[in-house]
Amino acid sequence: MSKALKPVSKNKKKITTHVLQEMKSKGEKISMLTSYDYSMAKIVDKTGMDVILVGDSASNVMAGHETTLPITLDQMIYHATSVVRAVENALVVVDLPFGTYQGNSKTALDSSIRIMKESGAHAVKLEGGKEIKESIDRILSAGIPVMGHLGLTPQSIYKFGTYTVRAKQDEEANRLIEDAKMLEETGCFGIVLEKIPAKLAKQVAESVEIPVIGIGAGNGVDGQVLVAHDMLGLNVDFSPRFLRRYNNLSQQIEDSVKQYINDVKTRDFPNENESY
Ligand SMILES: Nc1nc(=O)c2c([nH]1)NC[C@@H]1CN(c3ccc(C(=O)N[C@@H](CCC(=O)O)C(=O)O)cc3)CN21
Ligand SMILES: CC(C)C(=O)C(=O)O
Repeated sequence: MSKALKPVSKNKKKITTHVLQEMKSKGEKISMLTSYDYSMAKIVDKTGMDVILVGDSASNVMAGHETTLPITLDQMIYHATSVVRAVENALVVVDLPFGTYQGNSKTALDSSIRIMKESGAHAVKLEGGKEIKESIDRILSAGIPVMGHLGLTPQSIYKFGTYTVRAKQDEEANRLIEDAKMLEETGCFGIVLEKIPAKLAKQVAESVEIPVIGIGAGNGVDGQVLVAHDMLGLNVDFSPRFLRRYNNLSQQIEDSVKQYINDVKTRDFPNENESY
């Protein structure tokens, strides 16, 4: 048996965007992890996780697509609705999927309102900088909290061509810093920075007041986010440098399922106690 970790207080307060802001002010790091379904979200929320992200990585992890582009708004709402049913304390942030916010701020507002109204989530996240400013303005004008996402923005993978580190050159780095400041001034409550040099990410976190959450962005930011299936070892074929694996659940599931097959084949299961 592994040693039990100190339990998180049962009456832990609800995390709001204001709580996250306070955490940054106090220098307390913010923990964020994905969930796409009720059962996982229930476990993750109970741990005391600060933010649960219903990421469009559901397109890869749940549906098996190669990219995040195919997942639809209806599918994101289905995932978000299931997660919200399970969550008591964490702030639930939902990704606006590709094609539901770019280019038309009214579409962006309509998509965000559908997510908030139909799922009961607390905030939306979208990828990009000044090119989507009008959309962000309009979503915020409806009172919907918005989280930005800069650096490696997977919905633009066909523009980038690879999932390699972004903003290594000064020009892209300077643009990223400007975009981060713009997101703050526009009124976003936080920013995700994905796969950029640690030094640049630290500089961004220090130049804005709002929390900056990193994935592959080093230790100088205000919090970290990972995909739950990756860090639990459910997703064995994905092992980027930034990922730390805390378990090997795919192996454990495989072993358990094989044992079940064996018990069926050998007539060991069910036994008398398991029968009526
Ligand atoms: N399961 C999962 N986890 C994620 O973190 C994730 C998704 N899906 N889907 C959406 C985006 C895509 N992300 C990705 C995708 C690929 C790499 C990757 O392959 N990185 C490699 C090498 C890439 C290269 O240099 O060309 C690495 O070692 O970091 C990283 C992040 C992060 N997001
Ligand atoms: C990788 C995280 C930040 C994300 O955006 C997702 O899960 O879709």
